[in-house]
Amino acid sequence: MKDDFTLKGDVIAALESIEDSAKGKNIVDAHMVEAVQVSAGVVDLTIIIEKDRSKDERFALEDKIYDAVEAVDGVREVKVKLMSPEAIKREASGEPAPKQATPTPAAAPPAQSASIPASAPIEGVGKVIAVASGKGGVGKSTVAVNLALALQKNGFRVGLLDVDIYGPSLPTLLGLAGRPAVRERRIVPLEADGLRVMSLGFLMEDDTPVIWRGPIVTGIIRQFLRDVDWSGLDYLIVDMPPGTGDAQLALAQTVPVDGAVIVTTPSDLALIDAARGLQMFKTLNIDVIGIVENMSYFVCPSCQSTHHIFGKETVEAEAKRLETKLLGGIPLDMAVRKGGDEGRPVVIAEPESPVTKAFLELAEAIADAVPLDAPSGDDTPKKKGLFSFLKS
Ligand SMILES: Nc1ncnc2c1ncn2[C@@H]1O[C@H](COP(=O)(O)OP(=O)(O)OP(=O)(O)O)[C@@H](O)[C@H]1O
Repeated sequence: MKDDFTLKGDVIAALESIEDSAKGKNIVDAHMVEAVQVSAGVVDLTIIIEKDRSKDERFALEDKIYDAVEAVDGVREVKVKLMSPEAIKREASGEPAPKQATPTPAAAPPAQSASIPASAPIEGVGKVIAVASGKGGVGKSTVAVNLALALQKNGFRVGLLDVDIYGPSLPTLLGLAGRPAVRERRIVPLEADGLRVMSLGFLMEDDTPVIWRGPIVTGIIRQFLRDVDWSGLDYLIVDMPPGTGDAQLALAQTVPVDGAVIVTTPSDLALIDAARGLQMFKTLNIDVIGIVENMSYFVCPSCQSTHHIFGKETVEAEAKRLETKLLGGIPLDMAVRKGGDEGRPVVIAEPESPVTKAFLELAEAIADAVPLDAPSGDDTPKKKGLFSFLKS
C-alpha cells in the first residue's frame, strides 16, 4: 500500500490533468486547489471556484475531479468541497458563514426551505405524489406499484417514476424490460398494464449497484421529470429511494410535489426511520399526506385468525404523534411477494383478493387527500371524495 505522502503526490498529478476551460490552464496551475488531505486512502479536497460560475460548470468540474482522483491507484474514497474565494477567506478569518447556506436535507433546519428554488410543474400532469420510506425493504416499491394500479383501476390516468437510485425495482415488479424510445427529443415511457413507467433500471447495463454522486442523482431526476413525456396524466407516482438524501432534495427542487406518502412496517426500527423521513419532507415544504402501514397483519390461511407480526397499533400511535394520518394498512400476504417476483402485481394478478381491496382503499384515501384540480374553465374546485364519485 502506498504511504499518504506518495498518494498525495499522485493525487496532485491527477489534478494537474484537469483543465479549467475558463482559465485555460489545469486546475493546479490555475491555483484552484486549496487543500489536498490524504489519510489511509481517503482524499479530502478543497477546490476554489468563483461564485459566478454556473451550476453546470461546477457539476462538470466536480465530476472531472472525482473521475480523475478515483482512478488513482490506492484511493479508496474521495470527498470534494467546492468553495468560493470569499468563503475560503471567511473560513480563514473565523467569520461565520452568511445565513442562506446550501440545504442539506437530512439535517437542514426548517428555515432552509426558503433557499429551495421555485420549481415549475410538469406539463400535462395533474398531481405528483412521492412514495417514500425511511428504511429500505419495508415494501415501498411494492406499495408504489400497486397503489398506481389501484388508482388506475378507478379511472385515473397514472404514471410511475422510479428514482430509487440504489436499487430500481419497478422493472422487476412489473415484469418490464427494454429501452425507452426517444420521440421528438422526449423520452417515451414504457407501458405496463396501462401504466406509463420510467425507471433508472431501464438504462442500467446490469444489476451492479451504483453509487451515484449527488450532482449525478440531481441530473438524472431532473431529466426523468422534465425530459420524459408524461403528458396526459392525472397522477404521477414517484418511487423514491429509501432514506433522506439527494433524490428527495432534487425532486423538491425540480417540481412541485403535491404530497408524500411514507411507507413503513409496524416495527419500532422502521418507525424511527419513518419519522425521520417525514421530518425531511416537512423541511422540504412537501405536504405529508400520511403513513401506509405495510405488512400490517397476517391472516392465517388455515385458521383465518389475524396475527400482528410486527406489532399492533404502533403505526397509528406514531402517526398521531407526528400529527399525520394513517392512510391504510396492507396485510403481509404471500400473493404480494409472489406478484412482485413474477412481475404481475397482486392488484392485477388477484383483483378480488383482500389485499387488492386494501390497495383500492388506500388509493381512495390518497385520491381524496390529493384531489385533481377542476379542469380549466370550470371554476368550481373538485371536492374531496372524487374517488367515491368515480366509483359510483
Ligand atoms: N405486504 C406484503 N406482503 C408480502 N410481501 C411483501 C409485502 N410488501 C412487500 N413485500 C415483499 O418484500 C420485499 C421488499 O419489498 P420492496 O422491494 O417493495 O421494498 P422496498 O422498501 O421498496 O425496498 P428497497 O429498500 O429496495 O427500496 C419484496 O420481496 C416484496 O415482494
